[in-house]
Amino acid sequence: MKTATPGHQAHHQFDDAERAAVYRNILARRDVRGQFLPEPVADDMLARILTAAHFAPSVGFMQPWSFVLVRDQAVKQRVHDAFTLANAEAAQMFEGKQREVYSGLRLQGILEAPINLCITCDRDRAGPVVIGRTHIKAMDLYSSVCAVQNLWLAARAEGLGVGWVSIFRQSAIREILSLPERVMAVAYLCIGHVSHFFDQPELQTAGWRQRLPLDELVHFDGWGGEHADAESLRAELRAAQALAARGLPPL
Ligand SMILES: Cc1cc2c(cc1C)N(C[C@H](O)[C@H](O)[C@H](O)COP(=O)(O)O)c1[nH]c(=O)[nH]c(=O)c1N2
Repeated sequence: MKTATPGHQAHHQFDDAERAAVYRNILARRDVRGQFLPEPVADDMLARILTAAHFAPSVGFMQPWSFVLVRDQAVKQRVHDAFTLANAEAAQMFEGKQREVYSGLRLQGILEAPINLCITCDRDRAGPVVIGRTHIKAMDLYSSVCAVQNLWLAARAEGLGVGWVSIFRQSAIREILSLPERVMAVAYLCIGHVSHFFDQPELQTAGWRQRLPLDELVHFDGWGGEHADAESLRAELRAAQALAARGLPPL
C-alpha cells in the first residue's frame, strides 16, 4: 500500500527519492567480515558516522555511549587473540555438521579493518534514576545498541563496511580496552572501506539460516492473536518482503 503522509505534515515529509534512499540504505546494509581494504578512513567521514551514532535515541536522553577507537595493530592483535580463543570454544558448542560449517565461517575482520570501534554503555551516565529506566535497567544497553545501528546505516551510506564481532569473553574486551567497572562493551565493530558488499546476509548464503517470513511474526492484540482483516496486512507484508529480498525498496 502506497499511503502518503497526511498533508498537514508536508513540511516534514521526505520526498519519494529520500524515502527510497532510506529503504535502500536499510536493505543494502550488510555485516562485513572479509572484504576490508587497507585504505584509511578519513577523519571527516569517521566524524559523520560517529555523529550519526550520537544522534541515536536513548532512554531518558541518557546518551550512555562512548566510542573507543582502536587503530593500533598491537591492540587489534590482542582482541583477535581473544576472538580466536572464544571462537574455538564456540565451535565446540555446535554438534556434527553444524560444527563443521561453523568452523568454515569467517566471523570477523579485526586485523584487516583499518578501524576497530568499541561502542560502550556507561551504566551510571545519568545518575541512579533515569526517566524510562526506573523499572527496566537494561534500557541503557538497548540505547547503546540504537547508536550501533545508526552508525552501521550511516557507514553503509558512506560506502564503509561494518562488521559486529561478539565472539569474546566480555572480561577480555574489558581488560584489553581498560574499561572501568561501570562501563560495558556493547559492540565491537570492524570498520573500513570494502571491495564490495554482498547482496544477502552471508549466513543465508552459507545455508546457515534463512530470513523468516515476516507475515508469520505478526500477532494481533496479544501473542497468537488473530484479526478478521489480518490477511490484508499479511498479503502486504509478503509483497513488501518479496521486494526487499531483491534489494528493492518496498514502496
Ligand atoms: C548483536 C550482534 C552480534 C553479532 C552480529 C550481529 C548482531 C546484531 N553479527 C552479524 C550477523 O551475523 C548478521 O547481522 C546477520 O547474519 C545478518 O546479516 P546482515 O547483517 O544482514 O549482513 C556477527 N557477525 C559475525 O561475523 N560475527 C559476530 O560475532 C557477530 N555478532
